[in-house]
Amino acid sequence: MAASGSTQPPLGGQLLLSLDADDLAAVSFLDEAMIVAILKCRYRKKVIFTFIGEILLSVNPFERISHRRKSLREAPSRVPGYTKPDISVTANRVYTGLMESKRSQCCIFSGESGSGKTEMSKMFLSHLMRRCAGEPELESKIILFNPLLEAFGNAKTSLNDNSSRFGKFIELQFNGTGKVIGAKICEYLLEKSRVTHRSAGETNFHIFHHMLSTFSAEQLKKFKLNGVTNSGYLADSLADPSSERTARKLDGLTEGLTTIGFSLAEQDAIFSILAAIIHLGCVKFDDHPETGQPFERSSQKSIRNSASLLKIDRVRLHNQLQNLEIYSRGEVISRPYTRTEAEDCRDSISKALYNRLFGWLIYRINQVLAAPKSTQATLTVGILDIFGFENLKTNSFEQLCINLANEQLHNFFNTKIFKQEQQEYAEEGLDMESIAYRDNSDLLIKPYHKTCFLDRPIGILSLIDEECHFPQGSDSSLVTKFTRNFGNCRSRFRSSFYPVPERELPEPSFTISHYAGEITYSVRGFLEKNRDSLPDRVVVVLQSSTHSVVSSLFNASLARERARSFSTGPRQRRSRTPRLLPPGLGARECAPGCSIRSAPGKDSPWAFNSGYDERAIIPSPNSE
Ligand SMILES: Nc1ncnc2c1ncn2[C@@H]1O[C@H](COP(=O)(O)OP(=O)(O)OP(=O)(O)O)[C@@H](O)[C@H]1O
Repeated sequence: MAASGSTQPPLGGQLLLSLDADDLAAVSFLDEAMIVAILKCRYRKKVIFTFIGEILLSVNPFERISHRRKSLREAPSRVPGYTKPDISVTANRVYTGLMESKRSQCCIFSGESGSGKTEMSKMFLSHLMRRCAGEPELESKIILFNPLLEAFGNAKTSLNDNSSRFGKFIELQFNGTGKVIGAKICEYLLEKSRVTHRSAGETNFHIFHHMLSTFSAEQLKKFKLNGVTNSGYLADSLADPSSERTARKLDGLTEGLTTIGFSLAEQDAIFSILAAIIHLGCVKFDDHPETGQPFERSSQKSIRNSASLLKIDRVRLHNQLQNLEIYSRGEVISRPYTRTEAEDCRDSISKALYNRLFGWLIYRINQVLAAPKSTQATLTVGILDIFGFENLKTNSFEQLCINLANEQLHNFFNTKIFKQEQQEYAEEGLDMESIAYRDNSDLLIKPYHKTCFLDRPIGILSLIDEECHFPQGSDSSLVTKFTRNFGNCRSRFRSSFYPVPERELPEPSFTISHYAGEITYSVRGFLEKNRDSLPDRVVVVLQSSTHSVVSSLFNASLARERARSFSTGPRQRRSRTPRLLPPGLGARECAPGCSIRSAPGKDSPWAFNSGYDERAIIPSPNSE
């Protein structure tokens, strides 16, 4: 939050008064130090909520606090109509706003990773559900889908034991009388690369641990998981003491699936796909593919189990993991993979399976939560909870995507809170001190200016895309290109958000000056992560599965239909800058290169690229 006005501290009496302020907007002197002092003072009294006008600021207490008792009952307000800050108050305001203005509302949860966004969004949802009368059955389903999404979309990171590895937008649908009649979920940028790789001290998605630590002997046998140990994709993950704790918390997940409406056959399909991924992770390759036997001996069993769980032909899966097959002039040309290529192919299959399974789960949840056809939703309340800003020991492609999405949200806040307010004041002729704040528009999309970080053809994401198409493109050539365009003072694309390091860093990397601080990204693997192609022949093999759920995950027209069902609001004009955030949240300024769903055969770790199936490569003025 930017400071404004005088830099002189206020009088002591005023300061004391301000330190207990329920609403920071009412404090006459406010700077960063003052905000921290107020929040600290309140936190010591176990008061975690503070208003800033319409915004509710919450400090993570890392312990259960009865918010209502502390903030409402123990300290009832003597001023009529005045309410102490609380998440229930915000939920109430949203609902009242919805009913009085008859206009749809939206609530955004924003903050660093681990700051408590997901917990708050769950509280907000349950307060809102309590406030509006709806079908009790629908309500319990809406409350139940959260643990399910957390099981599949959350994992332990170095910042948070239960970190959301995807963004979610929940849209509650209301009829004209204010009754909730349905809900819809959109997911953004699932971090599917976590299935196969993650940093030290982090774990795979909770669901894998849940299966291995809570399944009965019978279930383990059914999914061929007997004897699966700490190896492959779960290496280190299972040994983590928090894994079992989290897995146990998911007790009752299977019952949850049933209550939400997944048939037993569908539940079997879900666990079969997950078990197949675990087995794929155990497939190891030799260094000598030319011998015709690139697999380690023990891998044969893992391939057999995987093929059987996915209901595909074992020999065909074996071949796909071993050889690259390309169609050229009506012929199939085949050559053995090198070890690295074979590992990449195995990992692409696993990531594609997990990503599409996650998309399918949300599609099915949406079917269950959809408003009945006979009713008409006239109003909606949107709840946006995306992964928070991340600065890890090593920041990679995933962190770049997460942080750019957060820049987007920050830009929305800036526009809403500062720009529009100041504009309104100016239009009404009101005299006010202009508020200094750091505008990050240059980092995103700035209409009519070609000097934006995320623009096309010269923008951070478009240059990554472009480099992926050059046969000689490498991680280091990517950094060279970034520096030539954004770090060179003679370049018209020079950006203040791209500080050039004074000395060369040990590995190819670049730094971005984000609103939350400077972050250095290691580019190792950037191009591969962005490409993340799934060989066409692999798709054909997976489509041939006799398991209807598996084959449908790779069916192009079904996937398109599902992708359409995720879109919120009316279909938008296809643009070269697909949406990163839901409509209404700065759709115009959204980041290029991102879209909501990945398209068939175009899997990328963050569903990047997916909007660009039909794109032509735009030659950059500076390209080789
Ligand atoms: N209101 C709260 N009361 C008690 N504990 C909380 C509260 N909010 C958060 N926590 C604790 O902090 C942890 C992190 O919170 P949460 O997962 O909501 O953070 P987040 O901002 O959504 O993080 P990420 O961006 O990584 O998903 C929770 O697992 C919980 O232990």
